[in-house]
Amino acid sequence: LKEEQSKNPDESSESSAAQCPQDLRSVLVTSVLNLEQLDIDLYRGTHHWVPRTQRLFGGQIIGQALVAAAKSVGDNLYAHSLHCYFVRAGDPKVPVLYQVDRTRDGRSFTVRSVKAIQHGQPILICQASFQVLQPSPLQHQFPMPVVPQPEDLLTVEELIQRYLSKPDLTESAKQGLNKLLATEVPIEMKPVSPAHFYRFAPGEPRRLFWARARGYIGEGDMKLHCCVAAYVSDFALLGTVLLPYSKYKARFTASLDHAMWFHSTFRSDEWMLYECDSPWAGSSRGLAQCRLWRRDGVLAASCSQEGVLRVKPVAENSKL
Ligand SMILES: CCC(=O)SCCNC(=O)CCNC(=O)[C@H](O)C(C)(C)COP(=O)(O)OP(=O)(O)OC[C@H]1O[C@@H](n2cnc3c(N)ncnc32)[C@H](O)[C@@H]1OP(=O)(O)O
Repeated sequence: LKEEQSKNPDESSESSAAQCPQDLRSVLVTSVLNLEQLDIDLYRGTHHWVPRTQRLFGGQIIGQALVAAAKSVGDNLYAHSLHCYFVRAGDPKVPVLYQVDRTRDGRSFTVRSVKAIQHGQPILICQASFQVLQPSPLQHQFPMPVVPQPEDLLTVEELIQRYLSKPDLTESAKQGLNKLLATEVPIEMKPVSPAHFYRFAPGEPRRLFWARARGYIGEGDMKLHCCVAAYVSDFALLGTVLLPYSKYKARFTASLDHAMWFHSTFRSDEWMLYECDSPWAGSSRGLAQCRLWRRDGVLAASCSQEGVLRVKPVAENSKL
């Protein structure tokens, strides 16, 4: 894997990305992760998609924080891990400032601390670490789960369309689903087992889905792919904790912290398998973990997240 990582960004794919028409470029690259520099180590990020909770999407804040951190390290350094706490809800009405502290530049490892700030207060604190490429004879990984290929599965949007055609759906359920369809999330997702994914029946706290950034990114910039993967990794992770509890629905959920480790090169605009599970829940909290697999079976990244989850019983006649 390390040898593979040593393939540096390929100039020709960089230039083909630059020539790609704007409407085909991923909005994650052109907008969400395209921070404005205000001063040395100070950046401003804006929002693209805001969840129904009207608090900023955690993945966006992590992705932007990693972009800010990556801007202060050399091209020979690769992101290998990040550790974040979400300390306040993000306000979708104002931009987020990212202040980078150059904590240490070592010979092999370089650490950055990033504070995401709104209204003068931190909403996220993040440490990110980068490493120069160092080949090693120690190499192992778990095998990738065997699942259907993305071409054989339906997208979330196609599944919602199917569900909308069910005759016994309540008007409010229809409205909710149509709202979901109208939301422009910059990620494409294909659940491996849709019934499980949507909690139609209680099941083990484990779910798998294929995901990729919408639009073209290109293979050039590995740091950018890590930032996109950080964005995507927060999208369906915490919901895994709720899978065994179909009699309850979420009243308040929010991620508390998020840690991520990058193992290999990958393209976040190509299908990756997200394998999420939750080993524990208790005390109004739940732990969720996920592994991101490249299609060819290489383990690309792992992440862990703890969240607060407060639930209420589902109404007897609910169709969702
Ligand atoms: C996809 C997942 C995501 O992206 S989530 C987005 C990223 N994460 C975040 O935005 C989290 C940011 N952090 C925070 O908002 C805060 O640090 C949190 C986690 C809320 C902790 O702050 P803290 O002041 O301790 O809040 P809190 O837990 O006391 O209250 C939160 C809401 O829950 C309620 N609550 C509280 N205790 C109880 C209880 N025993 N039973 C029932 N409800 C309870 C509080 O009233 C509060 O609700 P509300 O916000 O007032 O509606």
